[in-house]
Amino acid sequence: MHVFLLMFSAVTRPPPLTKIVNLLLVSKRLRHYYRNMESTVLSPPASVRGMRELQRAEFQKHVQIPRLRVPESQVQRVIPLVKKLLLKMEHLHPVRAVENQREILLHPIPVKNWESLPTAELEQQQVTQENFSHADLELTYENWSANEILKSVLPENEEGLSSFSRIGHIVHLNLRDHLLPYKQLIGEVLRDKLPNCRTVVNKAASIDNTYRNFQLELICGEPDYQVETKENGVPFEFDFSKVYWNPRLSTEHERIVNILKPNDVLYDVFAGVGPFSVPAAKKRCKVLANDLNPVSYQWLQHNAKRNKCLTHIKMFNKDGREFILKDLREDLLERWRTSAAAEPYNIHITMNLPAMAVEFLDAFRGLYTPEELPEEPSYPLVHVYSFAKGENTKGLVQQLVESNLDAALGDELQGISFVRNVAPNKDMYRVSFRLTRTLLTTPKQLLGKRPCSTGETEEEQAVAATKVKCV
Ligand SMILES: C[S@@+](CC[C@H](N)C(=O)[O-])C[C@H]1O[C@@H](n2cnc3c(N)ncnc32)[C@H](O)[C@@H]1O
Repeated sequence: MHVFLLMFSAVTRPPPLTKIVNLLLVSKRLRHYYRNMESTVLSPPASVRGMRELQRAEFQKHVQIPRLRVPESQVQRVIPLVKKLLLKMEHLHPVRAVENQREILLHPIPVKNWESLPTAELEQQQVTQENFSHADLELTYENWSANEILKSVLPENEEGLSSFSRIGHIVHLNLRDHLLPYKQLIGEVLRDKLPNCRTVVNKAASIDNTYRNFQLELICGEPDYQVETKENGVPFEFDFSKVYWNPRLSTEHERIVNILKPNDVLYDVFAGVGPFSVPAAKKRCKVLANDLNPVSYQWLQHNAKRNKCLTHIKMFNKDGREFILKDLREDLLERWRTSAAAEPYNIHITMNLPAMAVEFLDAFRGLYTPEELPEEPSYPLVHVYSFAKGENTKGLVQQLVESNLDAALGDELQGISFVRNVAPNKDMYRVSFRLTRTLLTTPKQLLGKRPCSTGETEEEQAVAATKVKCV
């Protein structure tokens, strides 16, 4: 370092303060790219704030932009020197041909003047202050991203459009009340700006219908809800207006599919269009998938066919309880009877209907007579999903499962995993537990009775039961 300083002072004069400040600015910018919206210079005109009806022409604006003009032959050597200082905006090429030369547009925040540039290196390439100028540039609606446009239009001091889901060509919004007056504009901006977006819908009401499909309000584009999408690399097709599909569950689907091995068995009680079942069947697990919604069932069949895994999946269109009591029961019994010669495998049961799946758990109680059950069968691992609202949501879901099973979970409890936060104070969990001989052969005696192992009296149980609510 000392040697370097000595050499530096011996051959050059120290740079002026402005140059040092500029160099510091440049080095800061080298570490963090400049964001266009950090300054009003490159943001849309202030007059668009509060716009309700999208008027694209209102976004037109003129700015003074620093630029370098260099001969065509030098461009390739100059660009690397100013690469991090280029003006980057949508649909704008920062290097353009002008009068047999090349004009390089620079970012006006870090580049205030010639001194802001790496002048020594530029001069080595015969680029001098003569080549530098400021000139007018017209910016239009095309030059900003959806995020930049919406940030400049929507109310400044309230929460903006925080997130939305993409399902194939559909954008699915869940707009807060204060954004509803802007819904048309938001829809148009997203359709203009997001690649392959043809339809924008808003969640119209909470999903409290039986089939859990979102109630949609078309706010922009074509009323076409038939989508093609991929989840974890697996293609799916369905009518988004008639079935349940939530891209926010893709990680959870992947987690479950990852623990399955070829030859394992999966009973998917509330299968939807197949995000657990189809990848599992593709993996050559033996799958029984069920859904009550006839449209889901139809798309489930379509997706199994499309993914060429029909040989590994049987599909049913009935109530989950009926499926457990008949199809799951018989299939499992048959597997236990014939499994002696087979390679070891695991059995999983997925129950993803978080608003009420726990209420189906009592179907496992006394599913078999003690005589029916083989000596040492491989017991299924149940993955039941549940919402819980309140303070200790993790504790609540365990209570929910135990009270619906009418049994305390001890060693058979494999884990309680947080899946996602659904609303303030409302979480979704997966409770994984293994079915046991006692559970499978002892019918539930008193519906709603909580496990005695908690040490609660009947009275305490009654109080606790009022607090444990499936929301
Ligand atoms: C939350 S979705 C889950 C779908 C899929 N398993 C997933 O993870 O995306 C719940 C599914 O359960 C189905 N369903 C609702 N009530 C049912 C019942 N009583 N029996 C069987 N399926 C039911 C709905 O049609 C819906 O497809």
